[in-house]
Parts: sequence; C-alpha cells; structure tokens
Amino acid sequence: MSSDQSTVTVTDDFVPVIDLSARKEPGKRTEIAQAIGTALRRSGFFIIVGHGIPKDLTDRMFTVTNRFFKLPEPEKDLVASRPGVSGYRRAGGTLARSLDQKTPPDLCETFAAHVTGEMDDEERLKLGNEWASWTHKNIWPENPPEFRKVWQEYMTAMGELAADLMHLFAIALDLDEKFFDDKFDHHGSSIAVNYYPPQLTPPLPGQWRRGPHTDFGSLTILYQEDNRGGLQVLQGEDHWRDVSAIPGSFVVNIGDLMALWTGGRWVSTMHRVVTPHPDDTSSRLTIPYFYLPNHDASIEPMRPFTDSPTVERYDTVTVSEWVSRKVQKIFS
Ligand SMILES: O=C(O)CCC(=O)C(=O)O
Ligand SMILES: [Fe+2]
Repeated sequence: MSSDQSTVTVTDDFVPVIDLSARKEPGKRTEIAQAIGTALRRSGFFIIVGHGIPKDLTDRMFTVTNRFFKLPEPEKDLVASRPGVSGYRRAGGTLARSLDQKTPPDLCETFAAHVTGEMDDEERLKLGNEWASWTHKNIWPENPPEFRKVWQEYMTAMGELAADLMHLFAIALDLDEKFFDDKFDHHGSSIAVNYYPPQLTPPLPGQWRRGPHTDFGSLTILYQEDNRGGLQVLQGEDHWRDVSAIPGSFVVNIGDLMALWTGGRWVSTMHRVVTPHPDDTSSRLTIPYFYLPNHDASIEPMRPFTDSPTVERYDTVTVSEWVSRKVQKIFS
C-alpha cells in the first residue's frame, strides 16, 4: 500500500476494497466516507469488507435461495410472478432494454421480494401504479421451509447496512450525516436474486447472463457467490474490468437516481455479467439488495460542481415516476 493511500482502502483500484470495520470510530468515519466518495466519483463501485453482516446470515440466505432455484420448474412456478405479485421469473427480463437496446433475453432466472410486500393490500396499492414494483405483494415458496424467515432477516440486516452507507455518503458529500434519513423512512427497497443456470448450450450472439445496464435506484449491495466471477464494470469507453468475488465481501454501487441526486458528481456505471467459458457448467447466484428511497420522495439534484454551461442540469423527480419509467422499458 502506498504511503499516501487511505488506511481504510485495502486495495486501491477502479473498484477499491474498503474496510468499514472502524466506521464507528469518529476519527476513522470521515476517512472511510472520503474513500467511498472517491470511489463513487471515479467508478460508482466499491467492495466492502468489515461490514458487520454475520457470515452465518449470508450463508443461510445463499443456501435457502440456491436450494429454491435447484427445484424442478413446476415447483418454482408455484410462486411465479404475476401482475401485482413479486416472486419467481423463469426469464429475468433483459436489463439492456432499460437503455433501449434490443438484445436476446438474459440467461437468468430471478426471485424478488419487497420490504413493502407484506403490507395489507389496501395500504400497499396506494403506493403507486402497476409499474411500481414496491406495490407488488410478496409470495413465498414453501420449500425450503425457512426461506421466508431467512429472507426477512436478511432484508432487515441489509436495510440497516444501507442506511449506514447513506450516512457515510452524506459525510462524503459534506452534508449532515442524517441528510438522507427522511427520504428512506418508508422505503420500498427490494431483493431480486439472479440465478444463472448451468450453461449447457452455447449462448446466442449478443446474449449475456446479464446484459450491460446501469442500476436505476440509489444504492445496490450485491452478494456474489464466492470465486465464481462474471461481473464486469465499464471503465472509459470500452474497457470492461472484472470485479473480484472476494469471500465475505459485498459489492456496492450506486444507480442512476443517486447520480442524478448528486447533480452528476457521482457516477452510475454500466456493468454486465458475462457468460462462462464453455467448459464451465457451474451455476451462479447473486443477491442484490436495491435500496430505494420512499416512493413519494422528491429528489432534488444537488448543485453541480461548476457553473459551466456544458454541465448537464437535472430536473427534480419523484422516485415513483423515475422507477416506473425504467421498469416499464424492461418488462413491457
Ligand atoms: O449478478 C451480478 O453479478 C450482477 C447483477 C446485476 O447487475 C443486477 O442484478 O442489477
Ligand atoms: Fe446491476
């Protein structure tokens, strides 16, 4: 590690590894926040270790979810997603379509649930239109039996970690640490697991496990199966860089809404999941937690760094309008 490098940045790269373990120590908190701010200006991505999520919880979350995806299709279809209901999708949409690109479907199955998905129907349906996925009801498989309980425990733990990361984001932006809190006090965050089945036949030309896309919310915390790899982040015009799958870590990235919120200071970067080598027939499971502000929060972009006329100006938007526009493109 070079002498001018932060002690909390374990490896300083396009996607740096940042150690959060000292984040409760006043002296270190600012240093950690600054390391995060640097990463979010440069690539919009970083990897966290020392985050405090117990390994046992992540292991149980991985195990129940992986077990579900290994069930026969008819059993998974019992909890298939349908209008107004989250759950299982045999084809997880085509993420590149959110950027208006037409490509073959991603080689990916998904299972999704929302923190708002347990509310009673009447209250939930007041939260937005049919494209607003946080108005969807959760549906849970009976097999494995502990699936629902583990997912709920994991969602709660992720919500706490995400709120803590937003505090560090606020410090990095020279704002009051609690600046973002009231925008998340009834948030509609979700988990939408990606299961990439074993690749038994060659992919079609232009087909990905996950096509190139940016995330559209504020913050994503991604668990990826140890040492499998496949996730790549775009640096510059055409340099795709592998993101390491470090055991015990999470990948954190911001989405388009956070880039807009910061007036473009921070970047929401294209990423994709490549298909494996033809000899590699392993499946891959990733668990992204998408932290999304309150559906009715009005996101007012911060002032850009400069007043140059070439700096893009952003309009204020509600979370609901923003997300439903993006989701509509993927699934319509
Ligand atoms: O599976 C991965 O590694 C990334 C998935 C992803 O980018 C997403 O679900 O938005
Ligand atoms: Fe993504």
